Amino acid sequence: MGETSICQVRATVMLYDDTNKRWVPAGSENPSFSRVQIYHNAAANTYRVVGRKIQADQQVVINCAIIRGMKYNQATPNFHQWRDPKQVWGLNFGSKEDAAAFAAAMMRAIDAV
Ligand SMILES: CC[C@@H]1C=C[C@H]2CCN(C(=O)[C@@H]3CC[C@H]4C=C[C@]5(CCCN5C(=O)[C@H](Cc5ccccc5Cl)NC(C)=O)C(=O)N43)[C@@H]2C(=O)N1CC(=O)O
Repeated sequence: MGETSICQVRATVMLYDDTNKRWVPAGSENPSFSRVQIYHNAAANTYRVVGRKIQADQQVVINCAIIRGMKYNQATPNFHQWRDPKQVWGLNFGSKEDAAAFAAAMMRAIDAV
């Protein structure tokens, strides 16, 4: 029993560059959409966010565990963000609907771990 995807959206994955106080696209210089999914491992009851570039090489640009007590901030209807131990992630969603779907799945996952 592997992992099941509980949601799939389109978003540009961003990282906050604390040194220069600016957002940078994860995985490359120019922002481009990724397919972002939340995977659930039922056996271990763990969840993670995995994002792969939509075009070309399907590069993995985020692979981030969802941890108990994590705060998910819906900064704007299209831009949500959270902190992991090392960095701050931001998702610039392709649509408000995608943003709402991801937020619902993310909050379920945070409640379940
Ligand atoms: C992709 C461009 C991007 C698009 C959208 C807007 C939305 C607001 N915004 C920001 O960066 C806001 C403005 C102030 C700045 C200051 C600090 C930041 C940066 C690092 C994290 N942060 C926190 O405020 C965190 C949030 C949090 C709270 C609770 C739980 C988790 C977290 Cl992560 N607060 C803690 C206490 O961590 C931050 O998000 N900031 C984005 C933004 O301007 N742009 C445009 C651009 O940059 O050109």
